[in-house]
Amino acid sequence: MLAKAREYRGSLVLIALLATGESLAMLALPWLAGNVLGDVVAAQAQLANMGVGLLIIGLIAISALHSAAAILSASTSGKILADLRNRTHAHVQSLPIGFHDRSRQGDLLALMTYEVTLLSSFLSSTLARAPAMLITGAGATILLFMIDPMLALFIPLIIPGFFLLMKIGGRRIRRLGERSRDAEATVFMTAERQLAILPAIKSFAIEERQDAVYADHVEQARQLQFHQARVDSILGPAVGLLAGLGIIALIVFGMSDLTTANRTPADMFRFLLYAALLTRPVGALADFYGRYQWAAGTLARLEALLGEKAEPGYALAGDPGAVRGAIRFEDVSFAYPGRRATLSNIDLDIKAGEIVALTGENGAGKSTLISLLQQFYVPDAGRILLDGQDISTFQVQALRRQIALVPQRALLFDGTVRDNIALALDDPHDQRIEQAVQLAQADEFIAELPDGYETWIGDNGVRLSGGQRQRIALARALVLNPPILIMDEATSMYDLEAELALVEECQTALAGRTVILVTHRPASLALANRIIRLDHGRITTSDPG
Ligand SMILES: Nc1ncnc2c1ncn2[C@@H]1O[C@H](COP(=O)(O)OP(=O)(O)OP(=O)(O)O)[C@@H](O)[C@H]1O
Repeated sequence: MLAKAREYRGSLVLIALLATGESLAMLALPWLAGNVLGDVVAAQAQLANMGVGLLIIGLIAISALHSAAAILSASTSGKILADLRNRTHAHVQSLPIGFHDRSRQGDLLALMTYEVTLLSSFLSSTLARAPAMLITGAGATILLFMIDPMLALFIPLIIPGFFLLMKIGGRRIRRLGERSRDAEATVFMTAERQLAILPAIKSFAIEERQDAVYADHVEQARQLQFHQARVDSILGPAVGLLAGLGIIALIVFGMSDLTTANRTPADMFRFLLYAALLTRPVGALADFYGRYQWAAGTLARLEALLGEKAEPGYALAGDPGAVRGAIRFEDVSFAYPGRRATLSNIDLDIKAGEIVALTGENGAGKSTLISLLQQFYVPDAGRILLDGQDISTFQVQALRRQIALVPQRALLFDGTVRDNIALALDDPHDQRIEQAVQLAQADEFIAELPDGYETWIGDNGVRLSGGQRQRIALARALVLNPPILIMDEATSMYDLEAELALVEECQTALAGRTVILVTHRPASLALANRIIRLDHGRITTSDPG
């Protein structure tokens, strides 16, 4: 954990120093108070006044150091949080699609947002203040010894009791914490999933059943949280009780010893104050242990996530440069993990500037073939070449920038029409947007929207029709004018006339570009120079169009 915090060690050390200063000032107070009492008893008014002055200075120092440490720890925890959020976000984006296929979105979101918040506050406040607590505890113990050395016999008797309690309680807290966190992630995910398919839930009139499913998860989370709170509520006070009993025993034992040893009232007073001061670190220990268990769990999950390998292609230097767009699959086979082969021994040659239609039954492997070309997945055997060069040697983003994909499901977000189309552009007012919109035949409907290009389209573009969504996705892909254009059933919602018009316009606009149309539509098939048919992951025919 300390290794993770290394970048912030300057601030963390400063927090620890400020807190240590506060602890030292706190340790000085009982001693000073004892002096004042001794002076008062001895009727030394002048010395007593000086002692009171020192006490006031001590109190002011404690407040000032405490405020400084608190401000610095808030600012450090903010920085650690921002850093952890950015780092996990960037890493999650760099992980292969295969990782996202198998992970739970709710878990990732909980880790990236809520859990890192608790972790950063643990590092900057709890962990950074731990040395000060240790100093308070050790200092108070040493000073108690100095007042009465006989106590050396007493203290070792109570410490093992604490550790036993911590060990038993801590393990339970950690296990419960993990289960409770999982349950929270499930509640979050269920709500998200149900909202995403709400129209389906309503149309099948199954709201009650969905409510029951949600309520089940909520109940599980509630029970676990209560369980956790119960353990916390018992463990904290139990430690406090043990500490209190120990200190009462200490006082009884110590006082009788002090009386027999005939110590001064000032010593007795100091003794009481140090015994009281000792409760602080002991109480903090229980809190620290619980938080530590929790933070260690989060850190393990964070470590596992950051340990996932980013796509290897990010680290490569190969740049395809100005691509002509010749694509070649050489004996390519691929299976998704735990599935039978999706593509087997694919040999395919697409010339630069050629328009090919890829067709075949549902599940034949068409989208998978496209995903391999984009390096979303890596073939199990064989290789894929772009202009004669193996694509696995290219920097993966440089490769993907050569290919514009209009996916089967338009991935739109809640923003304006313009922002959605300009996804790949730096400037949302780029002139290329209008050209692409015309080509995708989206200009007419955009003009009719209440705010034209500035109309908000809702999550996934819910405020648009299916065909309108496809047109926006197509415009988004055409904006960059890439050498390779892939349309995966991208015109399935166009009416026949619109598709014919698109095809005609595209023939002019797409001239010189390699185009792969994944389609069943006759009009699109007619557009192609060649039709490639996939059947159960194998190419069966490759006919001229
Ligand atoms: N991420 C994935 N993980 C596991 N299996 C997958 C995944 N994506 C697709 N498949 C499986 O791979 C096979 C091919 O799917 P693919 O999407 O390539 O078919 P397709 O030809 O594009 O079908 P459609 O015409 O229905 O779009 C299917 O059997 C599918 O169940």
